[in-house]
Amino acid sequence: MSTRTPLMAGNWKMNLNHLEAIAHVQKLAFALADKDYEAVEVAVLPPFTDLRSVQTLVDGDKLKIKYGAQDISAQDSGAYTGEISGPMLSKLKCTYVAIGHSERRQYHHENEETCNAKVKAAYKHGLTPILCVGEGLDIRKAGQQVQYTLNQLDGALKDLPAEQAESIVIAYEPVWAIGTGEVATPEDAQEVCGAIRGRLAELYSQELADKVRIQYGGSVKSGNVAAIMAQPDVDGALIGGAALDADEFVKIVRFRDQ
Ligand SMILES: O=C(CO)COP(=O)(O)O
Repeated sequence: MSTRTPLMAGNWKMNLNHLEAIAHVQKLAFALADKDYEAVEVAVLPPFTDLRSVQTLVDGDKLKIKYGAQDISAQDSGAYTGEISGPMLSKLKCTYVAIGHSERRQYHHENEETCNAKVKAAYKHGLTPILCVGEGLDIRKAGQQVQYTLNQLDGALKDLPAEQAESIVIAYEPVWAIGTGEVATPEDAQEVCGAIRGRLAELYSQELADKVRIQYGGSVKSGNVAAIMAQPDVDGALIGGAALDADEFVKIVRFRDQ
């Protein structure tokens, strides 16, 4: 029986302005009870422009919901127009930061090197990375999903010390399942999540690998979350579309009731 606390994180992507963010987090706060937070860690990843509003709400009302950003600059400060740095995010008391989401890789040409630099920047500033990995459809069709995903993992973790790696969160998000309604089968999710844990054991130790939480992401909904969470190496979900509906997100948090 794993001692890992599941992490249910809503990646809002480029949705919800700061006023909508306040209303949404208030709804979650109203619906979620202490027993939910004891069973599951709950987090939201709003757009940068919402973070101050979310922080004010969470701080002011002592909410147990965690929050974080969807990206981070590898640099601390300077002439990097449009970028947001680790010190800025930690000043806003972010807990998490997503790194290497497939949409960042696709539209912003992020690769293993940039992900590695961003993972290190996150730790430097006290943020916990949610490192996103996962294959596209062509790779899946070729049966190369495990090797491809492990290569992404190796690159992003390069030279990362064990004291840092032990708190990382890995999100396995097969690109073909993101926003498509085509969820991976629980067995598909387990195959790659299990392989990720195996690689962490090789790179570090079994003890470290057993501590790391590995999420599945891609068309997770209240109707499919329980079967995915029943897999031994799946420790949570990174939820896109379904996280924009507060009632649906609460149902996902309560996956054990589904
Ligand atoms: O990309 C995702 C979360 O980061 C998944 O998105 P969907 O849940 O909308 O498929």
